[in-house]
Amino acid sequence: MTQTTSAIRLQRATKVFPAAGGGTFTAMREVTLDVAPGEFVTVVGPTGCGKSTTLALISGLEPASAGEVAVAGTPVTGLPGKVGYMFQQDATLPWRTVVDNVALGLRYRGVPKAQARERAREWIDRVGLGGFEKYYPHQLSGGMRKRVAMAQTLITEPEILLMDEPFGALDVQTRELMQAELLRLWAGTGAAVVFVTHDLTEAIALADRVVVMTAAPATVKSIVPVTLPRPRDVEAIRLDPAFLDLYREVWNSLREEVEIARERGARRG
Ligand SMILES: Nc1ncnc2c1ncn2[C@@H]1O[C@H](COP(=O)(O)OP(=O)(O)OP(=O)(O)O)[C@@H](O)[C@H]1O
Repeated sequence: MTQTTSAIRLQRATKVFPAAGGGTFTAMREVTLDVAPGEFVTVVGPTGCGKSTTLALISGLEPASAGEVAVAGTPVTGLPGKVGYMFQQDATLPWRTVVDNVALGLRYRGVPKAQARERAREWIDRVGLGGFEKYYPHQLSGGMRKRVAMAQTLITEPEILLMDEPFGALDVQTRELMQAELLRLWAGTGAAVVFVTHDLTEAIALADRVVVMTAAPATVKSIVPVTLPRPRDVEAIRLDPAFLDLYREVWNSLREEVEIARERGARRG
């Protein structure tokens, strides 16, 4: 039987950090997860459980202490070239215009300036920022800066997108708008996405599967498939009874872990 190669494969991946007061701290324990090419996976879990660490292992920013991590069938040993990132904080350079910020990823890959700018202009149009090419990041709203960040990330045509609460700092309306924009832009790319969020509504609205992590050390507690049809209207979908059932299912799985994490916090605090 032939098997399609996973875009991302974690096999019993474990991460142990040196602890601040001496000894060690296990942030991830035997996490096993396969993400198919073109699949959108969201990850939820209690605060501090190891979600960002999972992304750090996939991106090659941190090596696994045990287990295996592979991207497109190749073990991750450093920063793989096929990966795009988006974080809560923008990666825009304040002294560069929108067009030059969007062109950055291509420039880093050696694309000549004129060509990189031309492609950047196309992406600026695609994310709805046509006319703002010469603006600087501080002249834009938070939502517009997110559009710049999306163009900046997608222009390199990553096969894998790692997103760590990218819309976490936005107000609710802008966040919903950006979710819709992300789905629209991603739909044409075939990229596999791992998207970390604390917002269960966001997790379900975006995903093909929601991965629920345990309280630290992170391990996969449950995986909830989201069979809602695409394309999705992220605003309307949350009123769908099937959405509410999924919300209940994810929350029932997560609740126990949140309580464990809260109790630990209270004991420390
Ligand atoms: N470089 C590091 N050295 C030591 N400990 C670390 C390091 N990076 C992360 N940790 C620890 O690993 C644990 C998991 O951190 P991580 O950032 O992955 O959690 P998270 O689930 O993404 O948190 P949040 O939901 O709050 O964003 C934390 O207790 C953190 O202190």
